[in-house]
Amino acid sequence: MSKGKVNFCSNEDNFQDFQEQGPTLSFSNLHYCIQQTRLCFKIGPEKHILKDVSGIMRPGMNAIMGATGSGKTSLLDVVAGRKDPAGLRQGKVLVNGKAVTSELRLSSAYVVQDDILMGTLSVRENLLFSANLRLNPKQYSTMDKHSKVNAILQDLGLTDCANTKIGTEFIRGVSGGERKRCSIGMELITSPSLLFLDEPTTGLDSNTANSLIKLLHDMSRRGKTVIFSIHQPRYSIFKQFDHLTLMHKGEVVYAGAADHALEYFSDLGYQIESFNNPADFFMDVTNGEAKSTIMSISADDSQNPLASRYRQSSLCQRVLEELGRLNLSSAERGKGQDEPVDYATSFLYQLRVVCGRTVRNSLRNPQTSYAQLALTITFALLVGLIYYQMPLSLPEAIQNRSGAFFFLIINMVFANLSAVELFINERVIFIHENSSGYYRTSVYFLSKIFADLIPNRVIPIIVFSCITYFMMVWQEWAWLSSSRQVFRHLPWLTS
Ligand SMILES: Nc1ncnc2c1ncn2[C@@H]1O[C@H](COP(=O)(O)OP(=O)(O)OP(=O)(O)O)[C@@H](O)[C@H]1O
Repeated sequence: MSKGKVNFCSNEDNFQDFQEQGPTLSFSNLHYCIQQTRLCFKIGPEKHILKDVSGIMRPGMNAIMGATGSGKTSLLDVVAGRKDPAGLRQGKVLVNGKAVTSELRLSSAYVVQDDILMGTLSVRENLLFSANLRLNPKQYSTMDKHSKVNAILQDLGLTDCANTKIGTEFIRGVSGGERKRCSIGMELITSPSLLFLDEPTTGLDSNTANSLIKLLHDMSRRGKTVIFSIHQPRYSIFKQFDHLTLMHKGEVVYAGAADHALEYFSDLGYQIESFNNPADFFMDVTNGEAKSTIMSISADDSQNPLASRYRQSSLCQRVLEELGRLNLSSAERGKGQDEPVDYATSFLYQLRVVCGRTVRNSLRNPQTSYAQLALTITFALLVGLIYYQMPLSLPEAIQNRSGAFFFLIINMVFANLSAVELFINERVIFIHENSSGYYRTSVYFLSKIFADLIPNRVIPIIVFSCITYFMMVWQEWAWLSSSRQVFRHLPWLTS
């Protein structure tokens, strides 16, 4: 381990530097279950995703490692308050000894595994969107927001691609590493002291991953509590961790100082081969591929002997004692009230910013609008030709008009069904931004109606109606006008 590094967690005296700055997150006895449902009916038994998970994460680099499906993301989501609380059967999460409320949730930042960014906007525009919505306009002027965005672009090394679009299926945009850094930048806008990241290095090459972790490490040294899940870190990345939580099948098999983990497992009879990466070795231990000289574990063991050993260890006992103290003091302070979320910006301001983004997105991604307009015109011409110049004599007049109405209504209904797709496509972006406190739910839906549904759905229908009407009944209109009958039908015109 690097020499000058602050030894974390197992030795309480050594993290005093951080303790005074960033928050300490503690969680005890977490049991999280998922119940599969189909058409509102429960299917099968509940699935236990987290079983009796406890720990303390202090300012610094807190890594959560484990094989795929071991529960890393679930743990991160539960402690960040992003998981459905209905699934939490038992347990408590505290930040600085206080219950996690909506306010605490919004003052922290969460970077999800899949980068959720608006592809038609540039890196700078995405960051500015976050700044506009998450910084209080009374405290930050437009100039301040621009300077903050510039500072983040600088810090994250994004200055060169600041004006490059993120990219969509149609537009080639920034690289994977730049996308990831932009996602992190979106969250750094509020200068959060508690940062959660779900697998920030996934999909990045080892050098980019290393520089990203270095960046997080630097931030943690400025007093932030960085908590992240990670897969197979290389050694240069692993040695930047302060605290390590190792998960296996939803249980903790080790939680403590990262540089103490090798010693812990060697006490359990596991020996690391020379030149092996400790992170790979821990994976081998949890998967049952590394053999212990004193414990017998097989990969398909239904019990989790490593988790049981951890629970009996002095390391775990110390954590539980400290959690007991924290829980006691939080009980004395009373239950944290989950008050309604206080947004940084007003309803109208949010509506303006979100509508602006929606319009910009539609203008920069006009392919679907063009395709829809072309389809509308073609279908209108076809219907117009079928019912061209409908007769005025009975009974054909009524029969033809009924048929035409059928086609018109069917077209309007089916053309608008695609509006549902709008919400499906942007579902993840909406969930992420809404739960991160960017804007109110009503703002998103109203912005969609004003800036997307009205121009993209209503205008094609008006075009369709005009074409079909004049093709179907133009002669009727001409007859009414020529015989001046129209004035008799509309007496207010002549009055
Ligand atoms: N909503 C859900 N419905 C059903 N099962 C779920 C759900 N969420 C998580 N799980 C299950 O819980 C377990 C843990 O999932 P989780 O995503 O936390 O694992 P992970 O360690 O983050 O995996 P990965 O590294 O592959 O992302 C998995 O077996 C997963 O299938």
